[in-house]
Amino acid sequence: MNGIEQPGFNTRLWRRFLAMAAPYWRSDERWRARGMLALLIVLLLGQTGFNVLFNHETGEFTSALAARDAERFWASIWRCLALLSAAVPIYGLYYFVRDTLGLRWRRWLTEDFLQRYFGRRAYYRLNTITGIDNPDQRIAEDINAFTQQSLYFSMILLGAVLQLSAFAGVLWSISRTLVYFLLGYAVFSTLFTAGVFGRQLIGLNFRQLQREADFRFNLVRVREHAEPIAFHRGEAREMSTLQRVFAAIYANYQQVLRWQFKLNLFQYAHSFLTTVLPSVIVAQQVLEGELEVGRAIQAAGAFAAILSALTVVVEHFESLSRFSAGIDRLHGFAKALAAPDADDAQQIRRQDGFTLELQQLNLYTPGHEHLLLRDLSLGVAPGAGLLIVGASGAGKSSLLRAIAGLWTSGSGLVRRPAGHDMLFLPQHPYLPLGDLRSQLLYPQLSQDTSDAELQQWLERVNLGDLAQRFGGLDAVQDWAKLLSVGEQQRLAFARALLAKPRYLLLDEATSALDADNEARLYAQLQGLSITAISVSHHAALLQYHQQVLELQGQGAWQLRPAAGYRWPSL
Ligand SMILES: Nc1ncnc2c1ncn2[C@@H]1O[C@H](COP(=O)(O)OP(=O)(O)OP(=O)(O)O)[C@@H](O)[C@H]1O
Repeated sequence: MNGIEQPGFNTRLWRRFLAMAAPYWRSDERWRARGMLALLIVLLLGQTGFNVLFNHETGEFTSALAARDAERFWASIWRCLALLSAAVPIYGLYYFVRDTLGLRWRRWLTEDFLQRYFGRRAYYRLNTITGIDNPDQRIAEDINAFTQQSLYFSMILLGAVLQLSAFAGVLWSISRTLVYFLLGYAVFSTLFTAGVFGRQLIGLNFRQLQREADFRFNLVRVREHAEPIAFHRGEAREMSTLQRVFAAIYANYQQVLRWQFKLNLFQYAHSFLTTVLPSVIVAQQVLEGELEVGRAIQAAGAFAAILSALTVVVEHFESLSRFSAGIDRLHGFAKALAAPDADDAQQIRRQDGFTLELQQLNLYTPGHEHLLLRDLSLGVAPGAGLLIVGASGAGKSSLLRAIAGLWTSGSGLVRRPAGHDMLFLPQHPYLPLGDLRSQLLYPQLSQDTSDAELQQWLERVNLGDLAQRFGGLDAVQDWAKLLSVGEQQRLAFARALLAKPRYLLLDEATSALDADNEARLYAQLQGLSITAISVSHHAALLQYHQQVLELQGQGAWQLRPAAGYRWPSL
């Protein structure tokens, strides 16, 4: 359950709902939102008013028929038609306003969540550290369901209250016995439903959402890693994983169905009584001539309206339980996004500076489980490139993560050039969706670089024919699938050259290249006065750096001049 308590219907759920819902109604859009809500309430009042009038007319023309009074009958039918023509636009407009407001709320909340997701690099933290499941589903679907259903249920509840007040008077004037009976019946059925079905269905729906998301996540992984899976002939293994995940969906949904079945039995028995009971209770009065038949019909209509208002929770219980499960998921996500920063005493400090400098750096893995580097101090002056070497798992990439500010567990100081003066090139380049131009300019959204210049940068990394091969700089392709790993590394390198940072951190960024291409790229760095800080297993790169940092495991390290350095036999 990812540390989230078993959900249920209670005040905690109500508080969570308010915490998720309130910010929109206090936001910049509040006046428009409140205005639309007010309009929605007015339309709902209109609907209820029309319901009462229709109910009255139904009683009226039934009584006219019973009395064989043609004039009274037709007068009532004309009134019905007039009512209808006024009511139709109100009903139509009600749904339009409700759903438009829902859409605007979704836009606002999605924007709000995206801000928090990208702010303080939460998307990275959640992915690598806390491991909250499927944030994508929470942003794409849970927010949508939350905004729509919040309005849907609020309006249903409000409608129930209005309906109750509107019809209570009608019924009271016809039969008090019916009113007393109704109240007892509604209280009993609501308590019974919440008590018996509540906990079960909310918990089951919570798990259902989670399992559906896991299933989709596993399918996406297969798509993303199709090639390695195909090389491994891993179909049977993948299929069995997916079957296992789907079996969990199936088993959980079976339980949902069992509980829904029991709930439905209760709901049908409950609503069936609605059709019979009012007639039974007022029958005697009609038979004795105290009450017109039409009034009895009107009483039955009012009875049904009040009962559905009073038992609104019973009627919508299934969808309410799904809604509650969604609130819990969204709340858990919001909480993870807002996770407080770790204690400063256990954090590496960061300062902006002209050169790169590390002072007494102690670096741990994110949860402080392992010490990776102990008391590391060094400086990298412009032009004095640093090569980081060491056995696999010694902490080379982790050191780059600490310099980039992604990992902060530990102590000491990282002083580094700010912003675009320092860039990072990973081993597996990120090639975003888009055209070739945007691969070169990423992460800039737009930049005034001419096509001719972009072409020159491609030539510098030996990709001169790339644009022509794939339809020009504007060609939109799935570049990560189309290009070889070495081509991807060169394309990412061209991007870094174009950005001309003063320092470039390369984490095995040329690992897939032949010696000639690698040498060609590193020579470009020197030509542009870009200082390289590289992690590599290639001894040939020594000549492009002035110093070597050797990580020896268990936090130990040594700093040596590159000239005369003997490559360790790892
Ligand atoms: N998110 C994480 N949480 C906990 N430990 C991690 C995490 N990421 C990496 N580690 C551990 O930190 C250690 C150092 O990893 P790192 O990737 O820095 O090694 P490396 O020297 O770059 O290895 P290689 O040469 O194989 O790329 C490894 O033991 C790894 O298992």
